[in-house]
Parts: sequence; structure tokens; C-alpha cells
Amino acid sequence: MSLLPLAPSLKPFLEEYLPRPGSNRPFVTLTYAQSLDSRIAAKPGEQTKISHLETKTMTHYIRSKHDGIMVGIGTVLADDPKLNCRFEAEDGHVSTPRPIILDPTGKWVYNKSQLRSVCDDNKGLAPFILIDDTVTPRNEDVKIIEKQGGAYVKLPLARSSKRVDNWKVILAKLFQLGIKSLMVEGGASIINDLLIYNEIVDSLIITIGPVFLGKDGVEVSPPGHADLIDVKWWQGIQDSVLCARLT
Ligand SMILES: NC(=O)C1=CN([C@@H]2O[C@H](COP(=O)(O)OP(=O)(O)OC[C@H]3O[C@@H](n4cnc5c(N)ncnc54)[C@H](O)[C@@H]3O)[C@@H](O)[C@H]2O)C=CC1
Ligand SMILES: Nc1nc(O)c(N)c(N[C@@H]2O[C@H](COP(=O)(O)O)[C@@H](O)[C@H]2O)n1
Repeated sequence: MSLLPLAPSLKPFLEEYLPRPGSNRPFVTLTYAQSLDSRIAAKPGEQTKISHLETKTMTHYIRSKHDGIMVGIGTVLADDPKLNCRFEAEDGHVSTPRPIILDPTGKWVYNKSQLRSVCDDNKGLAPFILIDDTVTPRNEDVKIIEKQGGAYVKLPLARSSKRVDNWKVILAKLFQLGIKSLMVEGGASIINDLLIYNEIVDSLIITIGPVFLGKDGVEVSPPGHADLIDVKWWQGIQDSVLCARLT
């Protein structure tokens, strides 16, 4: 599906929330689309379109400003996403952010994925797949990914008692691999962890669509209180967008 032209007011609206250089870890933008009842999908394991094409275009514009786009394995299994950037800048340039998949137990069968085809067609970069260092990935997938220029990245992901403690290790490794800015798109378990992790998240950009997805939906609701500062709202054809920082 083609995108729309980016709404002109979105560029200045987003400007101060986009990555800035100069830190010793990646700049992290947490961004996702939710319903009015704080659901990001209608059912577990299901992909649900919430954003209008106008804000989908915004998401691709935001992708174009990052070195990496991260999702968890739950999202990959539900959505089979492309995770490339389809936004074309005024000079015709199309960015190629690196897809990064958090898959500690190595569940993803890459050779059958849409992302594999995107890379075969030269429409995006091959992924970095973060797996626990005790996991041996499938041989066939290793060969394809390495040929495409991606990699399995082994990290001690299964050892810490709290999953959230892995983030510092993950970000340090990604920085070493050249990822200076990271856009985290979800899914729910990652968003819920990061919403209360203000040392990690630099910007928060949430699209809110005018729909209730109901109690069976996949909920975003962090385990504790999360206060926001520097809050700004944008109103589009259908959706509203909130930009903020975590205190
Ligand atoms: N509306 C939106 O903008 C978006 C919606 N989604 C939806 O979210 C749903 C998927 O969400 P979830 O099932 O919660 O899956 P998820 O994508 O958050 O992945 C969860 C898995 O990631 C790994 N993981 C997460 N944090 C980790 C950590 N700190 N260390 C090591 N491993 C970690 C674990 O294996 C965990 O089981 C899907 O229905 C998808 O469509 C996903 C992204 C955006
Ligand atoms: N911005 C946005 N709006 C929605 O309504 C969504 N369901 C999502 N989902 C995220 O986008 C990924 C799909 O990316 P591709 O278009 O396949 O590149 C999906 O995996 C979610 O992270 N986002």
C-alpha cells in the first residue's frame, strides 16, 4: 500500500522528539498505535490496523530518522512485518533502518518470513536477531541472514531474574554495532516494560485511533505509574498523536 504525502505540520511537530546525536548509548524512541481503550491489537497473536494512512506515513517518516527498528518476537509471529522504511524524502532518498528482533529463545523461522522477501528484493536491510547466548539458531536461517548482511547477535538474555534488566546489555551491544538511534515499535510486553523505564526511553510518540478494541484486546498498561512531561498533541484527519518524554 502506498503512503500519503507527509502532512506538512507533522515535521515541525515531531522535530524536538527525533534522535539527537551525542550520547554513549542509542537514542530510544518508543512509538506505537493504540485504541481509545489502550489496546494495540484486537486479540493476542493478531495484527490490527489502528492508524489511518496519514499516521502510518508518519510512522515511516519516523522510521527514516532511526538507525534501527525493534520489535519483539511476539509481534513478528503475529504480524510478519516488513520493518523497512517506505517514506521517500523530498530529494528521493529512502532510508534503510536495520530491523532488530528480540527473540531470546530463537523461535523465528526467518526463511519463511515476509522480511526475508523484502531483503531478497533489496527493499530493506536484513535483520539483527537478538538471541540468548545459549541458543543455536537454525543453520538454514544463519546462512540466508549472513548472505543478506544481517546477523544473529548472541547476548546473555535468559540469565537475569528481571527481563527488564536486559535493556542496558541490549543497548550497549547495538551501539557497538553502529545503531545510534533505535525506534521501538512493540509489542505489548516490551512497551509495558519500557513505559516505566525512563532511563532508557528518550521520546514517546503514540498514535491514538478512534476505536475501542474491547477487553479481549492486547492491552498497554505499565505495571506502575508513568508520568509524562513535554507533552504535545497533534490532530489529523482521523487520529491524534501524542509526543512526550517520561519523567
Ligand atoms: N499497534 C501497534 O502499534 C503495535 C501492535 N503490536 C501488537 O502487539 C502484539 C504482540 O505483543 P506481545 O505478544 O506482547 O509480544 P512482543 O512483541 O512484545 O514480544 C514479546 C517477547 O519478546 C521477548 N522480550 C521482550 N522483552 C524482553 C527483554 N527485556 N529481554 C529479553 N526478551 C524480551 C520475549 O521473548 C517476549 O516473550 C501483536 O498482536 C502485535 O500486532 C506490536 C507492535 C506495535
Ligand atoms: N503505526 C502503526 N499503526 C498500526 O495500526 C499498527 N498495527 C502498527 N503496527 C506496527 O507496524 C508493524 C508493521 O510494519 P510493516 O508495515 O509490515 O513494515 C507491526 O509489526 C507493528 O510493529 N503500527
